[in-house]
Amino acid sequence: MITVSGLTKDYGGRRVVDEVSFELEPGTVTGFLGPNGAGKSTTMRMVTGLVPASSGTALVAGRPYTSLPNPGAVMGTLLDAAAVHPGRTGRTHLRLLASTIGVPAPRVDEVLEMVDLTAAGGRRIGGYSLGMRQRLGIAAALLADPPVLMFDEPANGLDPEGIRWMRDLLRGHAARGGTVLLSSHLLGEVEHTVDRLLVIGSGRIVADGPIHELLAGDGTAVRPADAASFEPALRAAGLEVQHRDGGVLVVPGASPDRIGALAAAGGHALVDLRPSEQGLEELFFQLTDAS
Ligand SMILES: Nc1ncnc2c1ncn2[C@@H]1O[C@H](COP(=O)(O)OP(=O)(O)OP(=O)(O)O)[C@@H](O)[C@H]1O
Repeated sequence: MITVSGLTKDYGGRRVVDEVSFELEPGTVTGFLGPNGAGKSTTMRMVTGLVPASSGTALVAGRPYTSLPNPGAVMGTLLDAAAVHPGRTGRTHLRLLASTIGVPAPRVDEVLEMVDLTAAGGRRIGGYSLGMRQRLGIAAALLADPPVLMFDEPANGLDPEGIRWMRDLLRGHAARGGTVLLSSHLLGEVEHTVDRLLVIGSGRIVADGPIHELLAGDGTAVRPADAASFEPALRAAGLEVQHRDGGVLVVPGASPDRIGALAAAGGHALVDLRPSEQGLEELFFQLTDAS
């Protein structure tokens, strides 16, 4: 649904997005991660045509976003929730947008309901909290029920209940065959929401793949009933052992099958045995420090 090829942006001789390429498929939520200033917003703005690319292309449903007959019906965006007229009510703002993109007026009340702003719909946007503005921006993106959603930091200003609501919204959209790209600096939130990760560091893509593959380690995490007797058995087999919280031992470079066989051979009871995973935070720093 979104095909980005060699997208590059130079500002005054400084390259802030460097040959970025990726493809987003229907039915997936992709998380776009990177440190401050890595180029996430600029990339998303180039996809919408808000910022012209220095080189490269971005296609949405096969065409540049701005040349689609009705762009808002193909991709809903949340790029800058502050960019709305503060003197208008939320409902008027959405009605104006709806008429621009050819959406029937009753849909406005539907999306207000979806984002839990029905009661606040008649109030001026100037009096909205940051979280309410985010919800209004999301309502605007959902107006035409577009197959693609592209949200820059959608969790900004949302409380924990709002963050969970957002996760359900995005997962639900993907489950119905939609395509979602979201940027976020909340790693915990991303870890629980996305299927796939796109990590950018200093303008370049440094990782792109299914989240479970990127987080998978090359070893085993095992919780023996009696670590004091199992650890020497592992070491005797020539394996390295690292300690984690909760009595978990991580054995780099050994498969769960091998660890299970060792436990069985020595008569050691195991409480848990699984491939080891690194945390998203660890992966993030590893990738972005290197860039
Ligand atoms: N209009 C502009 N003129 C000059 N430089 C810009 C402009 N917009 C962005 N930049 C620079 O481009 C780089 C990438 O910025 P961008 O906002 O895309 O990063 P980001 O990954 O979205 O960061 P954040 O997480 O802080 O929002 C930054 O160094 C920024 O200062």
